[in-house]
Amino acid sequence: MSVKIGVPSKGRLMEKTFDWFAARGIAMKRTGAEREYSGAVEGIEGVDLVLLSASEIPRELAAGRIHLGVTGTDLVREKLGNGNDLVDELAPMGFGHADLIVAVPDCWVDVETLDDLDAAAAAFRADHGFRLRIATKYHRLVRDYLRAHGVADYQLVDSQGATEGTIRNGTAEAVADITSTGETLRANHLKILDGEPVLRSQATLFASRVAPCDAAEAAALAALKARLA
Ligand SMILES: Nc1ncnc2c1ncn2[C@@H]1O[C@H](COP(=O)(O)OP(=O)(O)OP(=O)(O)O)[C@@H](O)[C@H]1O
Ligand SMILES: O=P(O)(O)OC[C@H]1O[C@H](OP(=O)(O)OP(=O)(O)O)[C@H](O)[C@@H]1O
Repeated sequence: MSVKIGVPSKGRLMEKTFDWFAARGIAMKRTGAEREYSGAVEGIEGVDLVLLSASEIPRELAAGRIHLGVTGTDLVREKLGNGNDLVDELAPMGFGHADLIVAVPDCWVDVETLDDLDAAAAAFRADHGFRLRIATKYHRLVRDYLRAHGVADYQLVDSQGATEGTIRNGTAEAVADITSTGETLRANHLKILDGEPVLRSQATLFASRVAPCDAAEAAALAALKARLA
């Protein structure tokens, strides 16, 4: 059998991942038809490419169905938890940088910090009879962060995309999402709360601690790790 390496199947992370491996003498490419999710690895023996959604790579690593995987640290920490014992971080890859932040409407002039948000959330509940809604797909990370900063009177509402639009749509009062250039926040008249972000993320090469390895796979994995060191 072969070592399986999971790589994002499209977009910014896929191209930069291919470039990162190419710079280390390992050629990855998509094969087959344009929309076909098949790929190949050249330049090293016994390694198979598995093209996956970036958000599914943590689960595949944790299930031991892939030996290595490239995805954002945000997705691994959200899906597997901080300090989990299912994966090792082998190498930060220097791209895919994004901060997970909490943002509120620009026009909330009295809300600049998490303490302000806590006060606004208590006032919101008293006024409206329900808790201030924060839209996010990062439930675990945002809940832990807000708890650690003493923000209590809120509820998370799930948003799997176009999160910055939820306020205009009337389904949330605040958002917690990834930002890199800040353009999406600006375009939607949102401001980031002061202080450290929930998380600073970048694309990272992870290794599964639980993927079974026969002798051939162990040798291929050792050769691959040596090449990447
Ligand atoms: N604007 C951005 N700039 C840089 N990195 C980003 C940005 N948005 C998301 N990312 C990062 O890209 C990674 C993949 O996120 P994304 O949400 O696009 O994946 P996904 O939901 O798995 O995509 P799909 O399921 O459509 O394949 C995450 O680690 C995230 O931090
Ligand atoms: O700070 P910026 O450079 O503007 O990037 C931030 C945006 O990028 C991501 O969305 P994506 O493009 O993946 O679409 P999505 O909203 O459907 O997840 C993220 O969820 C933000 O919406």
